[in-house]
Amino acid sequence: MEDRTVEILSENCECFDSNRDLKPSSPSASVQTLEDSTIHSEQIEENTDSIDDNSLSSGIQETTPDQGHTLPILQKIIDLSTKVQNLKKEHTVLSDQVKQTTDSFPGPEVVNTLQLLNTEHELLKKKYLQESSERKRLYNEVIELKGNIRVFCRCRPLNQNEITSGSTSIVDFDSSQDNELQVICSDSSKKQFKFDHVFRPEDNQEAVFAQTKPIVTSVLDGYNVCIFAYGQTGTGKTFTMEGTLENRGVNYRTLEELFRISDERGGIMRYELFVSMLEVYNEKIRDLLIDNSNQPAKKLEIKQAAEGTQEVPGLVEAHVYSTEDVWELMKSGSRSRSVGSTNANELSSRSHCLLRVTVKGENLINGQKIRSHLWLVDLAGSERVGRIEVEGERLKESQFINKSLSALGDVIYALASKTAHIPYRNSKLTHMLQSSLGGDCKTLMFVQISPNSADLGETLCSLNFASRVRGIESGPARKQADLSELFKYKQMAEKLKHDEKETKKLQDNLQSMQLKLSAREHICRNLQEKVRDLENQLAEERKTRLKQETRAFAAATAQPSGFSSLKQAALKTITEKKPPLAPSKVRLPLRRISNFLPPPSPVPPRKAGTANPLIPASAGGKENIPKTTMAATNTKNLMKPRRFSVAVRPHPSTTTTQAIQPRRRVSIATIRPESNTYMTTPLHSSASQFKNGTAMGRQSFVRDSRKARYSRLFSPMPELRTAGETTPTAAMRSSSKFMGSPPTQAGSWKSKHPTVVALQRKPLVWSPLKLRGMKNNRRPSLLPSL
Ligand SMILES: Nc1ncnc2c1ncn2[C@@H]1O[C@H](COP(=O)(O)OP(=O)(O)OP(=O)(O)O)[C@@H](O)[C@H]1O
Repeated sequence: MEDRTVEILSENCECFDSNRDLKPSSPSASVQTLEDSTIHSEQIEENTDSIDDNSLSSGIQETTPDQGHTLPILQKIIDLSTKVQNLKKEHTVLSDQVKQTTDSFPGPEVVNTLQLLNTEHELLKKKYLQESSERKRLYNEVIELKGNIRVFCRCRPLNQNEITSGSTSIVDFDSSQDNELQVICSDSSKKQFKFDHVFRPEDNQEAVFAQTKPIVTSVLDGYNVCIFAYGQTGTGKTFTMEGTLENRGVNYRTLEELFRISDERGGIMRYELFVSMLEVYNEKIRDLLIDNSNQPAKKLEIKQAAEGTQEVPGLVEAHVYSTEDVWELMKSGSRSRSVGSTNANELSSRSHCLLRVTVKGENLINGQKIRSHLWLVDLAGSERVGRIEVEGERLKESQFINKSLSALGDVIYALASKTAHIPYRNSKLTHMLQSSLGGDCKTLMFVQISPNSADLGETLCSLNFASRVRGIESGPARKQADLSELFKYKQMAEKLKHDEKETKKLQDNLQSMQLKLSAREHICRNLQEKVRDLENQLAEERKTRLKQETRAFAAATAQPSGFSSLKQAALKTITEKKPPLAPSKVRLPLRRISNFLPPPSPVPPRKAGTANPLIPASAGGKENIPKTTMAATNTKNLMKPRRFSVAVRPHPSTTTTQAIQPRRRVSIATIRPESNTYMTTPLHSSASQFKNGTAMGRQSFVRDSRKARYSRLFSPMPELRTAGETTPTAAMRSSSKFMGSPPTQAGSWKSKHPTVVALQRKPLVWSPLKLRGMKNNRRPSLLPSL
C-alpha cells in the first residue's frame, strides 16, 4: 500500500512537471511591461490556476525518466523569481535613468552662476539706487543754480600812467550794495549796474576765484562750463584769466582746484584732466600747444561729433597730472599767442585765447563715466576800431575781433530773447563755444572795466553788454554724460535683462526637472511596492503550499489505504472551481530571495502536553519520529520509484485512470538509486541515509545550495531523517527558508481557496487515512482538525 502511495505521488509530480511549461491561456494576462505589474500579478494567479487545472484534468500519468526534474511549483517559483528579478532590473534601469536625469540637472556651477547673477543683480540695484540719490541731489543743486549765466564785474585799479595823468575813477562802488556799481557819466549822472558779483580794484585774485570756484567745480560733476573775460583792451582780461606768477589767475587756480577735488574724491571718482589751448585769430583756429614756428600752421576746423558736441579734430589734448604741468602748458601757449602792440596795451591780445579743460570722470561705485568741458576764454579787446589808432594788419585783426565779439553778442541776444535759432555759426568763437553756451550750460562772464574816465564810453558799452547777458533766462543746467558710456550702460542694461531672462529660464528648467524627478521617484516607489507585493504573494503561496504538502504528506504516509475513497473525496474537492490564491492582506517587508540556506533553526523541545497531534505524546527520542516517516523508511520499495511523492499513487493493480490528483502537488523530489549520480536532492540523500541507516546523506544536502534550498523547500521533513525529535510540520517549518519571514497574519487571514475551505470544512477530505478511518470507523484521523 505504501509503495502504491509513493508511486501515485510520483506520478502526480510528473503530471505537474508536464504542465510546468503551461502558459496563460489569455494573452492579455502576459506580463508585458513593468508598469503593468498588476496584470503581472494576475497572470501569476492565472498561471497557477492554469497549471492546477491542467494538472487536475490530465489526471495521473505515467512517470517517465526523461521528463523534467523540476517540480511545477518550483517552476512557478522560479518564474516568479525571474519576474521579480526582471522587475528589479527594470527598477535599476529606471533608477539609473533618474540618476542620469539628476546628473544632467544644473550642477553646482550653474547654481553658483545663478548666485553670482543674483548678487550682481542686487549690486546693480544698489548702485542704481545710489545713482538715483546722487542724481536727485545734483538736480536740487541745479535748481539752486538756475540762471546759469552769471556775470561778474571786475574793475581794475588805475595804473601808474593814469594816476600820473590825474585821471579819476568814474566807477563808484556802493558799500552797502556788494553787487552793484555806479558809473559816473560825463554829465555827472550815475548809471547803476547790478551783477552777480562786483570786484573792486582792490580785490585780489583769490577773492575772484573764491566766487568762481563753485561754477568751475561743476565741471567735475559733468557739466559744461564756460568762463570768459570780456572787456576793452587793457582792462585786465588776461590778468584775470591767466594772471602772473605772483598773482595766478582763474585758469591756473581752476586747474589747481580741479586737481584738489579729484584727489578729494579719489575714493568715489577717478578723474582724468586734459588740456587744450587754442586761439581764434582772424577767424582761424590755431593750436597753441604745437610749436609751429618753423612750419606752417595746421588748419583746424570745427566738426560736430555724433553726440552733437563740437570737436576740433587734430587739436592737441595734453594729459595733465599736476598744476605744474598746467602752468608749463599755459606758459607755452601764451608764448605762442598772437599779440601786438597797441596804444592801449603794449602787449595787446589780438586773438581770442581759449583754454579747454576736458574732464573724464568715472564713478567707482556705479561705474558711470562723465566727459565734460571747461572753457576758459580770454577774449580779445572789445574796443571799437576807432578807439585805437590802428591800421594795416592791426586794423584787420581788430575787424575780425569785433566781428566775432559781435557774433557773441548776437548769440547772447538770441539766447536772451529765446529765439528758435541761435546764430552760433556766425563766428569761430561762438561755434566753438556752442555746447558750452546756452541754457543747459554754466556760463560765467567776467566783464572787465577800466576806472579811467577816458574809457567811460567803452566801460558803458561793456556794462550794457554784460547787463544783457545777465538778463538771459537760462534753463537748469544739464549734466553732460559721456554718450559712449551711455551706450555702454544701455548695452549693460540689455545684457542684464537678457541674463535675468536666462536666469528665469534656468529656474523654470530646474523646476521642471525637479517635477520629473519627483515623478520618477514616485514611479520607482510604486515599482518597489509592486515588487514587494509580488514577493509577499510568493511567500504566502509558498507558505500555503508547504502547509498543504505537510498535511498531505502526513495523511498519505499515515494512512495509505482507502485510496478509492480518498480519490473520490479528492475528486469531489478538485471539481470545485479553484479561485486564485488569496492575496496577502498585509504587505510584508521586502526580503531578498537568496540561494543560501538559512541557518538551521533550533527546534524547541516539545512538551508532552503540547505535542503535535501527528505525533503520539508518548513518543520520544527515536520514537519521536512520526509513524509516517517510519512507515516510509521501513518500506522496502521506497527507493524504487524515480520520484518520491507524498501524494498517493494507486496500486498498479488498480486502474490508473481513476487516480486521484491532489489539488496541490505534494511531492518530494527523489531519485532512483541508479541515477543518484545526477541527483543530490535531500530525499536522495535521505533515502540513502535511510537505506544505509547513517547520516551521510546530510553532506549531499548542503553541497549544492540551490538544489539544497529547493529540496529543502519541498522536502516535507528533512529534519526527520536526522533528528527525529520533532513533528513533520515542525520540521518543515524549521527547515523552511522562510523561517526568517515575518509572521503572517495567519490568525486574521482566511483563505478562500476551495481546497483550503474544503479542508477547513472537512479536514480529512482527501486524506487516505481519514477516508480509511471513516470508512472502517475504526481508526481516527491523525490530521489536525483545523
Ligand atoms: N586787477 C588788476 N590788478 C592789478 N593789475 C591789473 C589788474 N588788471 C589788470 N592789471 C594790469 O593791467 C595790465 C593790462 O592787463 P591785461 O593785459 O590783462 O589786459 P587785457 O584786457 O588782457 O588787454 P588785452 O585785451 O590787450 O590783452 C597788465 O599790466 C596787468 O598787470
